[in-house]
Amino acid sequence: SKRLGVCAGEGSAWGSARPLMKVIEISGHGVPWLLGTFYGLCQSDSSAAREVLLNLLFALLLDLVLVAVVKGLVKRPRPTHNKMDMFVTISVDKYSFPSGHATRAALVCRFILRHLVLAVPLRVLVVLWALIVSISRVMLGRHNMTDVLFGLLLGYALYSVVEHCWLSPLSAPALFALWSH
Ligand SMILES: CC(C)=CCC/C(C)=C/COP(=O)(O)O
Repeated sequence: SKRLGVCAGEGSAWGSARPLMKVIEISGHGVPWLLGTFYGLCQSDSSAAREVLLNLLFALLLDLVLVAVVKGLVKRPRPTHNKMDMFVTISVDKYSFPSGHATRAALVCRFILRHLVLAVPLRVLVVLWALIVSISRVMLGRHNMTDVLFGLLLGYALYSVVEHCWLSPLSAPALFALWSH
């Protein structure tokens, strides 16, 4: 993984691509996803959209908690060549296993493909985005390959849990009453 960390610093082989990699990093960060979903939830006036967004919010929160628990249990340090200059982190983010960006990318990718009606080119773009976010974790030197691979698997599996526990006005009426205008 150290050899693949080609954007780990400005002086690295692909150091000039580091700013772009950091933009990609933010596109998979929890804060914009949580704020964007919450904003969409407050703005939406269709009950179908509210149901999807509420479940996306639930999925994102579940993902944050699960990744924090696994990071806290495994306590694998980040690669030594990583520069800890990430946008908004919490205490367990000093640990590396699994990659939270990779779990979120896989989870959000499956969620979007299942719940948004998109043309094929856009569906391909969503998958590419998830792959690029994941690969960029190793290129930035944030993670080892195994952190990212396990993260992708965890995010993929977590989506199935979210689908299984799907929140609806019937299963969680109080939650939906909060958001009905
Ligand atoms: C503070 C919030 C809401 C989210 C933290 C997002 C974050 C920094 C995750 C770490 O990702 P990696 O494990 O891929 O580095």
